This record gives sequence, C-alpha cells and structure tokens, in this order.
Amino acid sequence: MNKDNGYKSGFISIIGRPNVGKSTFLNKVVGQKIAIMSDKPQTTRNKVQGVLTLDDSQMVFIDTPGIHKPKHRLGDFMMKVAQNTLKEVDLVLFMVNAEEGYGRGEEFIIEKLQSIHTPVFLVINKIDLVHPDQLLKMIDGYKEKLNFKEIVPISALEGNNIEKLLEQIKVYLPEGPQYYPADQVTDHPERFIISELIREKALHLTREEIPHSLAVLIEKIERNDEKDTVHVMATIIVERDSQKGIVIGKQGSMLKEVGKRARLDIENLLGSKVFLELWVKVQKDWRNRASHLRDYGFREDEY
Ligand SMILES: Nc1nc2c(ncn2[C@@H]2O[C@H](COP(=O)(O)OP(=O)(O)OP(=O)(O)O)[C@@H](O)[C@H]2O)c(=O)[nH]1
Repeated sequence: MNKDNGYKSGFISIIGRPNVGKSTFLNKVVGQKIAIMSDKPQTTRNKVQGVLTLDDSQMVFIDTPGIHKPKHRLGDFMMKVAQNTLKEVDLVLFMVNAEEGYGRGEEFIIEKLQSIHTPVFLVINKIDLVHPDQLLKMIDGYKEKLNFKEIVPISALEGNNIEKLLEQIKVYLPEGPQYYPADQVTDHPERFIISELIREKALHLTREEIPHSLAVLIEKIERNDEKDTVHVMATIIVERDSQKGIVIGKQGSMLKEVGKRARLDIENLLGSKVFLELWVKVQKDWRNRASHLRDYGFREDEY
C-alpha cells in the first residue's frame, strides 16, 4: 500500500484497573515486539508498550500510568499527565473485566474520560468466564455511563474477537506515517525516532546544501534510572568531506545547534534529561552499501 495514500497510524492508550488483562491483550496483539525502555515505572512520560504493524496501518500502544492510581505518591501530578495523554492520543481503550461489576475503580476512570474528547472504546475482557446474558446486562449498564464509540467484548486469553477489535481500531485512526520500522524487535524502538529527529534537524539547518545525502546512526542509548537521564550517542554520516564541514559548521556551531534542537525533542519524547553526543563521519558510499539503513533506525550490526 502506498504509504502516502491511505496509510493509517496512531497512538492508542489502554487503560483499566489492574488485572483486567491489559498485558495479556498486548501480548496477544503484538507478541514479542514489546518495547521496554526501562523496568521501572515511568513517572512522567508514556512508554511505548507495543507496536502492531499491518499492511495498511500501524498501531502504537502506549502506557498511561496513573489514571487508576489515585493514591499514588505523585497522585495529582500523575493524574494530570495521564489526562493530558488521554487528550493527545488518537484512541482510548478502556478495558474492564467481564466478571466484575461496576465499582469505584471504574467510576473513577469514567469520570476522567468524561472530560476528554478522544474517542473511547469499551473493551470487555474475559468473556470466556461469563454467561452471554451477564455480558448483555453489563453492556447496557456501561452504555449509560459514557458515549463509547464502540463496545467490544473479547477474550484476550483465548483470542476471541481480537481481530474485530483491531478492525474497529483501524477505523478510528487518522491517516499518518509508519512511525516504527515494520520489524521492530529491538527493545529500543525509540532508536528509530531519535535517529529521525537528529536527521530532521540536520537536514533542516543545512537545507539546500546537503540534500538528503545524510544518515544518522544511533550508536548508543544508555539510560540511568537513578538519575532519570539518558545518554545518546549518534553519528551523522555524510557522503563528502565538504558536507562534513557544513554539518560541523564554524567552530562546531552548526553541529551544536543541531544537537541542541534534537536534544530538546528527544527529551520531550523520553521525558528524561538527555545528554546527546554527536559525531560526524564521511562514508562515501553509505547509500549504495546500505540504502535500507534508514528504514531500520541504523542498527550498528546492520551497518
Ligand atoms: N479467563 C481469562 N483470563 C484472562 C484473560 N485475560 C487476562 N486474563 C488473566 O487475568 C490475569 C491478569 O492479566 P494481566 O494481563 O496481567 O492484567 P493487567 O491488566 O495487565 O494487569 P496489571 O499489569 O496489574 O495492570 C492473568 O492471570 C491473565 O491470565 C481472559 O480473556 N480470560
């Protein structure tokens, strides 16, 4: 499918009380391809939990910490972050357990959902455990609580109705780019976006002078959980010596500006303070040797 024409992509937030089956669902949908940036819970920013890439669409599932944790130490702050996230994503999946009634936890989340305009699906999980009559009653009950765009009963464990849910998600995604490479299996999907951010800044600032003959290889992404910092080391690859001079600029001024702008964007993306170390290298035939590199986020082993 032509990616400029009709390709759909978007960010999807899965929320719900603990134990409703969010991880089981994600595992079923994205299999191995789960992105783990850090083992520790993020305090401010959303983690990408999984990416599903289909021929005509890409779904990026993100974590929304805090929405169901009012008693968290960072309670109010987390809540604000969570709510902002829910406003920014393209779709929210509110997952509930078919076996459980409507309780305080659900009510709490519904209240938050009432104040946003993002489309919300109700996903009723674990339908393998209940009688269809019970399910129907539940659906009727929830219909009165919120204007859900879709209500989809599934069994994440047994795989029931998952395909249908994905079809419906696709309907609500906007047209957009493929954010991640199709075969993203690395535990750092951010690698790809970070390389794109640096490349974008470098191309923008050197416009006209270096038309697209520029690649970015991410050498290292190292997270320090204690200090909440991330060290990124990247090499900008150009084809000619003259281009190297342009990218570096007078006394390094251009490279400094590229680095500064890229760093701000990367900090935004990761929600952590970032140290960005940039190098420039001439590699005359990088395009011929590895024209596919761009699509893979320039993994060192492929280079
Ligand atoms: N019978 C049944 N059990 C399920 C289904 N989906 C998940 N479970 C079980 O429910 C339990 C909780 O599932 P998780 O996927 O860990 O739930 P979670 O929402 O990610 O939980 P937190 O990480 O605590 O937020 C596990 O024992 C799953 O095997 C389902 O469709 N049917």
